[in-house]
This record gives sequence, structure tokens and C-alpha cells, in this order.
Amino acid sequence: MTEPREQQLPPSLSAKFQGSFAYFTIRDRLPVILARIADTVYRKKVVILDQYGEDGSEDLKSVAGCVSKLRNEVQTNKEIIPLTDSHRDVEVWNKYLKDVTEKENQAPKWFLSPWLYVECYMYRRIQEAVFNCKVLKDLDVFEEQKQKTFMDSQRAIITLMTYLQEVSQRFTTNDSPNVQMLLQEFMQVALWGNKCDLSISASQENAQEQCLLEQLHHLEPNILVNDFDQVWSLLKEKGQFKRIDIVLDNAGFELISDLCLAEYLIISGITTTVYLHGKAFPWFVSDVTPQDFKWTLNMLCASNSISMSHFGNVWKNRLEDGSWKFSTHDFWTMPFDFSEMKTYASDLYQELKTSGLVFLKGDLNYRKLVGDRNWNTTTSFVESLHGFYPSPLCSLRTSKADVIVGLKDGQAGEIEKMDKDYMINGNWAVISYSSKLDV
Ligand SMILES: O=P(O)(O)OC[C@@]1(O)O[C@H](CO)[C@@H](O)[C@@H]1O
Ligand SMILES: [Mn+2]
Repeated sequence: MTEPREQQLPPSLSAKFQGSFAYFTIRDRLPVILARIADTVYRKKVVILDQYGEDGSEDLKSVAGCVSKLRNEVQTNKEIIPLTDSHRDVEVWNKYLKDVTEKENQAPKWFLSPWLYVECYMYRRIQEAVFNCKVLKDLDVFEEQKQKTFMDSQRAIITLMTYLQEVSQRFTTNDSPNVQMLLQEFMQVALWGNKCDLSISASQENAQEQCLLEQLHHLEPNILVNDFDQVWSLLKEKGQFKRIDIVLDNAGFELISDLCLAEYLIISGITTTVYLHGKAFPWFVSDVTPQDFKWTLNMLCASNSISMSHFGNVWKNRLEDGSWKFSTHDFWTMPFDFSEMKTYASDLYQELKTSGLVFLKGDLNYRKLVGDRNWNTTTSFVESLHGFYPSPLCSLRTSKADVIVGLKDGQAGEIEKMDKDYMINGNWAVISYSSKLDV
């Protein structure tokens, strides 16, 4: 099958389509996320003044000012403007703006241009305010919300990690654990862990209260595409992998669910190494940064829960002994969809080509996999990847944007009758697999 060229691809999702989820996101949700940042920043005033003195207060004022200016630009549909900080990715972002302007013969705007671009640009503009600070260049304006989600999910985290410890013991005592059934369980826990994301909730609290394990059976019918069997036959056919990757999404409970999957992949012998990919700076409110990763492991180690502290130490050792690797790459916080990785991040693309299987978590990664385009729901997942074939891929995504592919004929209509917002409310999910490889 030849890869579809630009003109054959369906249109990009955009807020120019009134009534689209992009439209509601940009009109209603993004301004709320920006307003929430101003509140957070003001709440830090006393602590920052104490730690950083006047420079710190000035920085906070400037971040708050930049974020409210940005909020006004979004709400009044201003033109997208070049970035002014000196972070290493500025040139790529500003060249992209120039290229889009030339291609469209007009400057991109919030309610005109592709949703993926303007939403990614918003989070990079927030970082511009931080990178332009004098003393607060490492400020994470979303830190408080991410940490609160972790703290509020303790019960679910303890239950899940206690279960992981029992499973781990079954492998140690070799009492013939059902590897396939357990893999399905840990993949589905990681899948539903994706429901908790602070961007969809426009920064409203979004902790995991109940234990997911008991709900998996009940949630199974809500998995609209379930390619688990294809993942399992790949693993069975290959025996033990040297490398499996997990492109992470959100901090908090979702990160714990991903690390439990990563631990299971090792103790089951499915792979000897798991590569975990985070974001280089705060992104889409709850995405995992190196600081979030470190903080989470430290919180596990300091916990008085036996299973949490056990795995906190096990996981710190895995980073030491190399069975886990955590890294970031600038590509993950750029506006490109994944079909452009070969062009803009060939090093990352070549690295993923060495993986036996790449799990990609969450909705934004799914949107980037399918190019954030308005595909027919019955288009195959493989076709919607339009050129992104570095390795076998498995998307674990709860649907929080109005794009979905790989459904059967008539399936969308059936689901719509039950839940008209099925594409955007996070109650429905896909486990989508592609085995297609670049030549
Ligand atoms: O990637 P995640 O964390 O699962 O979701 C990201 C998200 O919350 O942000 C966008 C809406 O603002 C959508 O892509 C999606 O709803
Ligand atoms: Mn996210």
C-alpha cells in the first residue's frame, strides 16, 4: 500500500469547525487551564519571595502576566506569534510557524489552524514565560496539580502495587502464573489509568479513587478496539525481547500503572529492558517530566505502605542496573505528528526501530499517531499511521478527542446510541496495534 500523500489525507481537526471538540477545547477548556496557572502562581508568592527574594517575586509576576496575555490571545483569536526565549527548540518552533504561514498564506490563528499545532503551541508558550524568568527557570506551573493527583490516588496505588507484589512472588516461587492473562490485566490497568488526565478535566481534580483491578471485567465492553491477541502473538512468536518501549503520558496514578506494566514486562521475562519516555518540560498539564518521575519514586520509597516502598526501591535499582531507562526527547514536546518523526527527529526514529514493541500511552499520543485528522472511524489504524512504522506499535488510549479509527462498519453508530460523547469523555478506549514496519 503506498502511503497517502498530503492531499489524499483527511483534513486536520481544527477549531474552525464549530461544534468540534477542538472548538470547545479552545473556546472553553484552554482558557480555564491558563486561568488556573495564574491562581497557582499567586499561591506560590510567599514561598517564592522567601526562597528567591525580589527576583523570584518579579518572575512570578511576569509568568502570571504572560499567561494572562496568552489567555487573551486565545480568547480573541489572535495570530500565533514567534517564541522569544532562548531554549534549544525555539528555532524549530519558529521555523514551523513560518512554514505554516507561508503554506496557508496567512498567520495561523487559534480558531483557524490545526488543533494539534495550536494546543501544543499553547503549552510551549507557557514554557516561554518560565524560560524567560531570571531565577524560576525550572518552575513547573503544573507541579501542585500533578502531586495532588498522586496524593489523592493513594488507595488505588496501594491496591495495585500490593497486587503487583503478589504477582511478582508467583514468578519467584514459579507457581505457573498465567503470563498471557496477567499481561492483559496490566495492559488494561495502564489503559484505564489514562482516564486520569488534568488537561481533559481542565485542571479539575482527577484522581483515581477506586481500584481499577476489580473494574477491569466491567470495563472490558468499553474497549472499542482490542488488539491484545495480536500483541500476545507477537510476544509469543518472538520469545524474549531485548527492548520494549513505553511512551509515557500522565503523572500520578497513570504513571504508577505504567511502571507496574513495565515491572511486569521484566518479571514475566517478556523483555530484559524497558525504555520509558517522558517529556523534557511540563506539558498538557499532567504529562510526566524527569522531576515528576524522580519525585514519584522518592514518594514510593518514603511511603509506609510495604508494596509502595518495596517497588520504589526496586525501581530505583532498575534505573541503576539498566533494566529500565528513562529518557526525554525534544520531539515529544513539538507540534509534529508522528509521521514527521523521521524528518524532524531521525535519531529518535532510528532508536524506536530497535524496539521489539512500542507502547504509546494516552490521547495526545494517539492523536499524533493518526495525525489528528478527521479519518473515517472505519479507516484502519495502520493506514491512519500514514508513514510512522518504526516498530510494532500498541496504543493504549482512553478516547478524549473526536478522532477514532479501526472501528467496524456500523460500530460508531451503535456506540453513539449508547453514549453520544463516546469519543471525548474518556469512558471508552482502544488497544490499537500495528505490526507494519518501514522497509
Ligand atoms: O494525552 P492525554 O493526557 O491522554 O490527553 C490529552 C488531552 O487531555 O488533551 C487534549 C484536550 O485538551 C486531548 O488530546 C486530550 O483530551
Ligand atoms: Mn497527557
